Amino acid sequence: MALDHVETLECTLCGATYDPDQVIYTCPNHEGVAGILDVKYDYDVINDQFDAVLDGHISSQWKYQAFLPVDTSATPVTLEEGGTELLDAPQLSETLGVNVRIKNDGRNPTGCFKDRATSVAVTKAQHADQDVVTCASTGNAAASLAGYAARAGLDCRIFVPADAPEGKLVQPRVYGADVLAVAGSYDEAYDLSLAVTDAYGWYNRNAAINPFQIEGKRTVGHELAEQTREEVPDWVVFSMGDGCTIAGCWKGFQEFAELDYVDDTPQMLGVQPEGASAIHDAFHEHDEIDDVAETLADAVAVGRPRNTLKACRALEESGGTAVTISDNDILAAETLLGRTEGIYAEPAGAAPIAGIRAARERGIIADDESVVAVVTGFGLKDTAGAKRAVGEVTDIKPTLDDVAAHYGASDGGVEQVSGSEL
Ligand SMILES: Cc1ncc(COP(=O)(O)O)c(C=O)c1O
Ligand SMILES: N[C@@H](CCOP(=O)(O)O)C(=O)O
Repeated sequence: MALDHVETLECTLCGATYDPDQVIYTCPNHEGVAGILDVKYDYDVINDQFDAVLDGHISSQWKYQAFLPVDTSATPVTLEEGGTELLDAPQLSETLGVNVRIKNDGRNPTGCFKDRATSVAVTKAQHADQDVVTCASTGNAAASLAGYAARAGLDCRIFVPADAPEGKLVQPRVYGADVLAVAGSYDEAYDLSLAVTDAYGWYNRNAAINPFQIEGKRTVGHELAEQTREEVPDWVVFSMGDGCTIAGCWKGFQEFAELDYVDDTPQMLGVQPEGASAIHDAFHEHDEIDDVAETLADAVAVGRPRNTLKACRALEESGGTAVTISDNDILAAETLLGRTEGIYAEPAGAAPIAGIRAARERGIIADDESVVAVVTGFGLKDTAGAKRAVGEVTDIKPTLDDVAAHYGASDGGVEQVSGSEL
């Protein structure tokens, strides 16, 4: 196996190191707290191997294969994830009073950012001759793992809270996975997936313990560095659940800066719902950190995030910060994004837009700064949430009279509410 570019797995708590060419999750030196492992690379080897041109043409995240912790000579399990566009957002920018661009990661193969990590996980599982892959999930990681397991011909068995949005319970089953709907929270499903991993040896994808997950997620940082080389944004904004995603982006962007592929780095802004704000609270050193997780943004309904440390480090090292927003702010952001820019995000994917608004109001993001919001999930994953924002459809009979009556004008009414008036 060509893994010469991966030096070691290092515990983020005690610095102990482990051979990267084995199936290992957290550092065994710690009781009651997860010693999350960090993948350390030999950048001289990577630099020698990486011959791609950073010209903004990115067909998938595997453009950065030299940076990924897999056998660089082998074919990965891929559905062409990553390589998502970075869009200007002129109407949204006008509404928020600051220059915003959107990295639309809801366009990944299963409709979610998770595919970046899953592609790496399933490739690792295949190389380690594992037959069964598992994870706990609020729904997106589940669908993602199920899709890639199908692609690789692996068995997929996943644990999802029973009250997950309907679409998220159906999608993995279409990909052929066993979905076990747990009568409990995501946190409880997560504990169960760990117990199952210990008991049966199934390969666990969960980013909170699988050290290779964050490595796939960091390709969004590589892509953003490549896409913004001429104009690095002042801020990159993510919603946070377990905290792995924002940490991954920071790791990727920062290593491209350290390699001088890009001159500057952005500040990271992490956004959490008021009802599930553990990373925000830890970052701001609140005396008490609540482990409740009550929010309509189910994908970030996490009471006990497992990557708080890495997320807080990303916020701190980048000079960034964290804000909270209400569920109503999230719903307003979902329709604002849709109506101004034609981008349909699930609640957790739209939360960064609400976060930008909050950060503007609190004087964190200034008028003359530039912002990239990463939309992490596609809206059709959770239509029930969005329905609360848009209400019911109008029922009519199939007659022109009903159309005219609806618009209150016999010419069909030309004056309609435009997105910018929202
Ligand atoms: C759509 C979406 N956005 C954001 C997140 C937050 O990512 P993380 O848990 O890595 O902080 C998740 C999943 O966790 C997600 O599914
Ligand atoms: N909310 C996430 C949680 C698990 O994803 P991970 O990538 O952090 O392991 C989900 O989509 O299930």
